[in-house]
Amino acid sequence: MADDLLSAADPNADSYSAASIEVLEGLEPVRKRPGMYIGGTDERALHHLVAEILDNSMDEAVAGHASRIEVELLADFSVVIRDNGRGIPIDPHPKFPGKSALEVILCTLHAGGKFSGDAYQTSGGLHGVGASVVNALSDSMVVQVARNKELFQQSFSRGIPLGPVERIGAAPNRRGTTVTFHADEEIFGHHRFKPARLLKMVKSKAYLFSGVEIRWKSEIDDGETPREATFHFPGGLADYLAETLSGTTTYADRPFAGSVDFRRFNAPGKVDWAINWTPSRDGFIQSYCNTVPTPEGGTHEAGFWSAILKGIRAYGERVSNKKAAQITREDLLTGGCALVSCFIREPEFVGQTKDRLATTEAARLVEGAVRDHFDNWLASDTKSAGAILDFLVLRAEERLRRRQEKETARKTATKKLRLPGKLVDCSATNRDGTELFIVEGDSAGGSAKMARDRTNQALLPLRGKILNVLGAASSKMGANQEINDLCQALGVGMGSRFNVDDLRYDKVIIMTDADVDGAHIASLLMTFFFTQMRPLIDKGHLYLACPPLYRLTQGAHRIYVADDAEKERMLAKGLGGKGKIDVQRFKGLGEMDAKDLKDTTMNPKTRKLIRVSIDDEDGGETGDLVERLMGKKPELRFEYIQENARFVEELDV
Ligand SMILES: Nc1ncnc2c1ncn2[C@@H]1O[C@H](COP(=O)(O)OP(=O)(O)OP(=O)(O)O)[C@@H](O)[C@H]1O
Ligand SMILES: [Mg+2]
Ligand SMILES: [Mg+2]
Repeated sequence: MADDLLSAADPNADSYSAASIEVLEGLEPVRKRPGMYIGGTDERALHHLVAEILDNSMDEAVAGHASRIEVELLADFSVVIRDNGRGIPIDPHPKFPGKSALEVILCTLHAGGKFSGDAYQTSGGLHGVGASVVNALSDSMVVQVARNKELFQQSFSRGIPLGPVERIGAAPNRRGTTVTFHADEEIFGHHRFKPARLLKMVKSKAYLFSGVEIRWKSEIDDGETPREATFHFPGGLADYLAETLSGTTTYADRPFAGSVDFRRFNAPGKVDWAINWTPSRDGFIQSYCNTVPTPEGGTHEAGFWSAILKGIRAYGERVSNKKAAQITREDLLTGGCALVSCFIREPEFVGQTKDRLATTEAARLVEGAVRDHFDNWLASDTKSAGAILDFLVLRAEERLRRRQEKETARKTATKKLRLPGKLVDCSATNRDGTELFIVEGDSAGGSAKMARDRTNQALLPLRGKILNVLGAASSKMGANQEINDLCQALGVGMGSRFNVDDLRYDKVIIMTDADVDGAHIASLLMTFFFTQMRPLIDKGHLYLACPPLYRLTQGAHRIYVADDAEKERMLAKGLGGKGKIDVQRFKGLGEMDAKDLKDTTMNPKTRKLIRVSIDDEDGGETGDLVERLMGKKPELRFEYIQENARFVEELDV
């Protein structure tokens, strides 16, 4: 039996012995598995190198030892980070004879001064890994330390010292640490530091700790990022939020913002926060712990939302708004824009890139600190409080209604959706190849109904009433019949509840008259889709139909033209027939007979369609764009859309 087992075993088993078990020494593991330490080798990971070194300087500043940090991007993509803190210790390390503390810190994993909380109270650093990891992944790293009026330096390559730490001169007026490193291309390949991304990081650090001034310099010019800037924000997170939301309508004039020391809970640290609500975009929360961004949230976020939720419900009760009890955390996030930054002792993060805070204590501390202040704020600014409460109640009702609709839909045995009465649906059961034409007015719907291909083309006539609504806040939209019809016909929800997979049609085609009013309605609809159903545009489902403005007839010859210029050209050139050219201007789609409409605008073989797309080069700027599109003057909107040829891309389909 045992023999069988042995003979069945892999003949190569012998070579898998103790000799195959490697122990990676020093910083080798970092170079072998960078992902474990910095989350990968892509652009994000590359930029994380700067975060590690900058965090060390920030820790020094938050501990009260440094007031200024300089970050410089050099022409060869080296990064220099300098602070005026205490300077990394350079004296011989008691446990490693012959090595300075500096060398131990930079060449050993888990060497650091932040384990005990003696040298730092609330630091972002805690693993003793950051600086050594950056060193391991840099083909060149030079660290200068100014301490006791002397300047010291040590150089490294790929984590290996090129010599001992040396005194290189006097530094009578200086103190602090300067780290210059160049990321190793063997690890990061073609990825390069992006000035804009670094600037954003640097700036957010200055907002997070108002006790520091950060100077930025870049020898790389990307055409948009300033080459030099100095950041110091005494207003902290309130200013940060105001900048993020600049130009956006908000429910409170001043955000609910504050800063509370945890001393009153007998704990070290504090929390800073700022929050406001807006009808014009989806909400977000950016959280930080000890100035380290925590994009996946964690206990501090949970504590924060808990305080806000309990506060708003209690306020609702006080003003006898019974519906306030229905508000949930999910509702808070719709339109709620929040920044939360806590400083705590010995934080526990998930992973070395510290994406999520796990310290249980943080939830209790943050909730306790924010709650009282929120109650006071709501009581003192009743105008903002009322507006926010009304908004949140609407969101809660909307959510409940949707859930109920889903449940009733599930209950009906025939899985048929509730569709608006005026929808002229197509017969195809599969979404592929189907089209929904949104047409202006009922009369246009008449010819379109005859012109369509009933197997795959559906129609939804919308009345002019929609105009008034599209300028309104999204909370009002939910209550509007036309918008509800549109959502039901498409089979989707608005805003954060939009799911592109639910879409009932492949193409959504806006078909309005070829005049100014038509263009106006089209631009309003585009704005609506942009703000409420953005993925519908991103995934290429939204189109504009291009109905003609004129029909020219000369005997048996007949053509359609889109605009005046083309009409003049054709009149001069002639149609090839005899006699007078008859010109008919279509005042509206409703005037076209079904055949004309079919040939020019609806038949996939002969029509022209424009696909609506958004040029998202400037990612973060979309907020501005929404404001511009949502602004009060419709002419501006249409001009904007027309001028930005990039916004609509022509396509014959
Ligand atoms: N700019 C600096 N000024 C003073 N001391 C520093 C500076 N940078 C690093 N140090 C010292 O070096 C130690 C190691 O830094 P390193 O970034 O490797 O780990 P850490 O910050 O302790 O933890 P983490 O791995 O979470 O970043 C720090 O704990 C600190 O004592
Ligand atoms: Mg660190
Ligand atoms: Mg280290």
